[in-house]
Amino acid sequence: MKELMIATKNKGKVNEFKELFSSRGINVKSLLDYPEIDDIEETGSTFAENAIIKAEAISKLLKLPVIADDSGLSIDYLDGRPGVYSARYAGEQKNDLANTAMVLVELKDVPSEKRTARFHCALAIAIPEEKTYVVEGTCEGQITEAPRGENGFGYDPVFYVVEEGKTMAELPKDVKNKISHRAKALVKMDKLLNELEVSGK
Ligand SMILES: O=c1nc[nH]c2c1ncn2[C@H]1C[C@H](O)[C@@H](COP(=O)(O)OP(=O)(O)OP(=O)(O)O)O1
Ligand SMILES: [Mg+2]
Repeated sequence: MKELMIATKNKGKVNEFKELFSSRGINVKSLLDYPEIDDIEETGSTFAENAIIKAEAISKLLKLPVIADDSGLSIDYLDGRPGVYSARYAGEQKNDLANTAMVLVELKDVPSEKRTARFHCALAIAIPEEKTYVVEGTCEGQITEAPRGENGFGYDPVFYVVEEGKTMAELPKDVKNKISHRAKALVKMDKLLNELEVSGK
């Protein structure tokens, strides 16, 4: 079986990538398999910049082609926040519950038509001795007034997908994996991997 390294320690992302890549016959490794590697500092101002920083740092370290995911939630009423700070919104300890609670407080009493938001995902692939490529996907939704659902991770319980009539956390994982920002970016990455033929290395 082919194998791909994803430079992330986020269990929610790792689960989704395992699922998304298994249908493509690719086994996913992540930084959960390398506990000795420290978090790479996300110093970029865009999702794409941060994905490139993470992919290149880990690719250089492991001397392998590496994919990194930088993603987050952009809320129109908050001028795009939490954006690239999504993981650290309520503090450096990266607490999903605290982050979602903070967003709900900031949107308190804001009417539903002003609660529009989107998830972003930038996927970068760094290939040793070659250039780095980046693709992006988004998913539109609205912020709910309270969390609902147990699936997924991060901001999924407060992200309402209008077409599905459910929050992302109420959707079965196979549905999320068809419509999500990550799934959309991966379709583009897939095309790129086929063109580059790096997935078998
Ligand atoms: O599908 C998603 N459903 C809900 N929330 C999501 C999703 N995708 C990203 N998110 C949120 C989680 C975290 O608050 C931030 C990602 O931050 P981000 O820096 O990319 O990831 P991270 O620090 O958790 O792991 P790592 O950098 O090791 O990949 O956006
Ligand atoms: Mg991060």
